[in-house]
Amino acid sequence: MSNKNQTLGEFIIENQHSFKYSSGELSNLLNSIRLAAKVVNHEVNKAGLVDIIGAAGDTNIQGEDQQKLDVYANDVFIQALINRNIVCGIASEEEDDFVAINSINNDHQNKYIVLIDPLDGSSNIDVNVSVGTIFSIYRRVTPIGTPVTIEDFLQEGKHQVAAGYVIYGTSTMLVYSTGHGVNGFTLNPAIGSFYLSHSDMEFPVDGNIYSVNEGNYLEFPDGIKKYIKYCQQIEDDRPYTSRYIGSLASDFHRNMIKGGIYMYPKSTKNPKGKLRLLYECNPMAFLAEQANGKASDGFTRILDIKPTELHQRVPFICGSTNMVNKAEEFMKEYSS
Ligand SMILES: O=P(O)(O)OC[C@H]1O[C@](O)(COP(=O)(O)O)[C@@H](O)[C@@H]1O
Ligand SMILES: [Mg+2]
Ligand SMILES: [Mg+2]
Repeated sequence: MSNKNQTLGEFIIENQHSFKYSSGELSNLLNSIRLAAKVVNHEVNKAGLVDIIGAAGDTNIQGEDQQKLDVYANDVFIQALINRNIVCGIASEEEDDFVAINSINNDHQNKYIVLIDPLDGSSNIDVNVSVGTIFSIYRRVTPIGTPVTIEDFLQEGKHQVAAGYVIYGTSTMLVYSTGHGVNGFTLNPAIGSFYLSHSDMEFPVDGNIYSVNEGNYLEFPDGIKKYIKYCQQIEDDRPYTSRYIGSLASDFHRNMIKGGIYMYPKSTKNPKGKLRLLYECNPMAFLAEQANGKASDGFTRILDIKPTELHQRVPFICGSTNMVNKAEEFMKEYSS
């Protein structure tokens, strides 16, 4: 029976036994993310004040202009993880290469790696629309006692030991899974603690919301175009409602609560899609499956895709199982 007064810290400790490698290290790691989320939340809430908004002046490896909050969130999460002396490596949307982190005794004893999208939905920062942070956690595959390598980061999503996101929206929430269902915690700003507010979150198997940037419609594969037309038809429980925030974590969260499908297909502008497999699609796909939803690139289960590059992009379809199945049907019939 979930306890609404339970804090995230208490929940992490209480549930650490359900984790097969339980030693307290993952709990420690999750607590560093909890702390960093609160620090970033404080800055995000001030987004609008001159010194927080706007571009930082550099571009990241994806060629995107880094926003000041992208850089700030990146620094806060990386420092919080380093301080806990648990991770041996971090990869981030805002770092060209992975960051190798040695343990305090310089003996490479740390076991975990974290991949992170420090600020998701950057285009919404300056316009007061909800943004997020997305994280993915693995155990390293290279031998303990040796430096971390790229191999530790290019693991299939199905090997994640935990994943989650933070939403900085009407309220600030942290939603995560360690492979035993999905739970959501809401920050009580007066007390400064996250409380269990959404236990055992699940995608309704069906829904009536579709989320896609229809501005790219003409560039989409035929299968996606056909599926969007299907969503708009006046028939049965359709037309569905179109909702698109432009922040992956926020669109995912709404669809998980209400039932819906999010799509970022490939297009002529983005021939491999836009979203990054390692720190956007894999963590959201892990959560989706833990919440009885589904995630694919239209053909292949996202969690089965073998990564080849740190910042690789993939087409992404995710949400209520019956809706993703339908979209895949159209992709198989009309696209290759
Ligand atoms: O503006 P577009 O092309 O629709 O893209 C929006 C998508 O891009 C993203 O903003 C990419 O994430 P970042 O902001 O972390 O780069 C997603 O959150 C969002 O779903
Ligand atoms: Mg993102
Ligand atoms: Mg980002």
